[in-house]
Amino acid sequence: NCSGLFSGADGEGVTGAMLLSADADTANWISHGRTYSEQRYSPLDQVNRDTVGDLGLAWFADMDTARGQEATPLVLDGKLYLTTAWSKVKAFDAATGAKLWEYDPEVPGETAVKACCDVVNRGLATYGDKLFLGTLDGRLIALDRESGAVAWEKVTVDQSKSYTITGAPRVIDGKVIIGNGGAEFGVRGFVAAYDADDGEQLWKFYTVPEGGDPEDAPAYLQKAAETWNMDVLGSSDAIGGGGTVWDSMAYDPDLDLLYIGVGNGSPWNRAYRSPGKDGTGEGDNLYLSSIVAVRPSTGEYVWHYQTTPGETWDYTATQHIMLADMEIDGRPRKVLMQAPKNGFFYVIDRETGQFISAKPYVSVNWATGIDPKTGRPIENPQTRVDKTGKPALVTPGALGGHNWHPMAYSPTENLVYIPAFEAGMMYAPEADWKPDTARGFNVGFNLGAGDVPADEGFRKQVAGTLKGMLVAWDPVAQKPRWTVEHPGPWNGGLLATGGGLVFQGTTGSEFNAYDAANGKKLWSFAAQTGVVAPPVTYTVNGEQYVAVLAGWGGAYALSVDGDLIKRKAPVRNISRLLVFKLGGTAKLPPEPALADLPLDPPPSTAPAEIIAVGQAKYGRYCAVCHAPGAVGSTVLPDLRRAGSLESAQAWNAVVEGGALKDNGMASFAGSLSQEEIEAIRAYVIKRANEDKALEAAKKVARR
Ligand SMILES: O=C(O)c1cc(C(=O)O)c2c(n1)C(=O)C(=O)c1cc(C(=O)O)[nH]c1-2
Ligand SMILES: [Ca+2]
Repeated sequence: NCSGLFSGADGEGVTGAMLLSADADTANWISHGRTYSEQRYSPLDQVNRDTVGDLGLAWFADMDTARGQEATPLVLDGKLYLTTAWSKVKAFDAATGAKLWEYDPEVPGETAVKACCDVVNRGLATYGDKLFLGTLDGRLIALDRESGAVAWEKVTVDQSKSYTITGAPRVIDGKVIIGNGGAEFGVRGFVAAYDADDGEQLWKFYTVPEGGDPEDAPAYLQKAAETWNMDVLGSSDAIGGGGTVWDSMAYDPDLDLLYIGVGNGSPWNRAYRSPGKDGTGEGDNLYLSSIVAVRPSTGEYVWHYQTTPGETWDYTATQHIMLADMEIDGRPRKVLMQAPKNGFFYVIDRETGQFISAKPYVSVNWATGIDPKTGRPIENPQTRVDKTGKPALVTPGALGGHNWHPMAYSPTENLVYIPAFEAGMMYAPEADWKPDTARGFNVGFNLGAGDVPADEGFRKQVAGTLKGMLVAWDPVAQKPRWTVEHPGPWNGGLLATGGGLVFQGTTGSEFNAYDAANGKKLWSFAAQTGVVAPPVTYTVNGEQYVAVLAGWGGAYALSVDGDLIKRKAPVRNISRLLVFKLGGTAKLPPEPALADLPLDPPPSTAPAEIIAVGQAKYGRYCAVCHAPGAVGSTVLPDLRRAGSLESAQAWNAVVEGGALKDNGMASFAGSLSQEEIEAIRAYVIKRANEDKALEAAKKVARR
């Protein structure tokens, strides 16, 4: 029992040395990806291939938010700490589930309209006697780990802009490092470091240049400026460039390099963000969609590798960054691995940033491969929508082939487990695009273009193209060793263990254990809700636990047609921490019935011109949260079933008056006129009637 070594009994709490040796500290889980290498592999093996059949629920805890739950819990000395939707924090006794304390940063409800992809939070960092939390409204907060009391609080972003924080901070040598999101709205991305003791800002690293004259910018940004149209960049609040660092980081202590994953361009459509002489998109736009190595003590640039030069499809490189050492072509290599949204699995030399190899881990049509000499994609010109100006169906779509859901690595199998999926997207460049940084997506594409009509055959066909899978990827051979098919996209993050197991929750509302060697399903638990967060494992008094925060949500759950989601698997949000151990006998309460409100809209009487205005405005302002075509997202209210559809006044009280702002539905006054708000109601009524007719026809056909 080495817990004494790690218990911080000297009064210092969590030290830099403890974070460096987190791998040996199997009892605890003290950093987001368990170790700085972010492998999410625990050597614990009490729960293993032979014993996993006895795994049962030890305890559970219901959460007080019903939105996407994406957090990785931290565990230290028998206590478990987690974050929930709306950036709340809760502490539990890790063995009994007794609640120790909770903290609510009271993020204003209206902040939800600044978040592209649900009001999620992915977790905490710890150091000394503190926990560190990034909040949706852009604050970094230090909490006393024992009591949950606020030690210090710092606003890290310009809160007049649409910056949000959803990612987990990391701590390196007493510096708390955090980025932010907002590249669907117009912000300029950066990552910054703060002193763990008092929150003083120590450095700030911008990922894209500022626009205008770059002369006094640091050298790496001057170099980046050569890859942008610097007259257009920053010319309006909507063209901040993007490049947000909203999720992944990793650290190599030997090389003393911090790796950050950089996001998409803002706006997405490069023709508006960085036009060339002919008005179509031009330039690589560094450091968008790149992995950048930074010196963590100073924030100094060291190297970068750009996965998608001139990105225009929301192809972020913010996906999980994982470090490992392995032999490739007979040579030991220190590699960095990533499966970014663009569908290729990359193996990079993490000392130099040099490209080693890349192969597609899902279906890809935007590029035929990556040129090994240059490390650049060989593009399909038809999908270069910022050049053609024409719509194109592109795979992967804006949610990627893999999103934020963490991967895991097994050093014994030398496999990377990828929570992958397929969901293409129609990118239709928006002519005469005008930004609105106050509300709605600012991406330069018509987001209503891909709406699926109320036609059973069509809907079936589109649903058939959506796929979700667990891919066991061999990073040396650059191909899958095995694949498990799930009911649909958007399955949970992963954990691999020394017991030869891989744990994953699914869109099918299961929490499963698979054999790490061959993908055989060895154990399954009915979770009653879609699970998107990654599991962790730890021990208390020598007994191994596996914990996962269940609760459906995030970008796919909000922004994809709810009927298509439900055709793959019936799914809803029941937010709950589930904790398992061998012989656990706790039981969940019975699953509540899945019941939709009736689909009973008023008759559609508005003229076609009004409905057309409503459709355009809905696509721009409503679809990203309430789903395309108003086909009820699986987390937020289904507008086709809203009582307020009956009354222009009630509808307006919400959309203009902000009656539901505390729930996240901010007022859209200033962005939408009264006439437009009423036109949106007319559009939703029309959509509801179409879908009611479709349901009735399906019932008749079934008889
Ligand atoms: O560009 C950005 O700044 C940004 C931020 C976030 C975020 O912070 O959650 C997401 C994305 N982009 C994004 O593109 C995306 O697919 C996504 C999914 C999710 C999620 O939590 O489900 N967040 C985000
Ligand atoms: Ca994005």
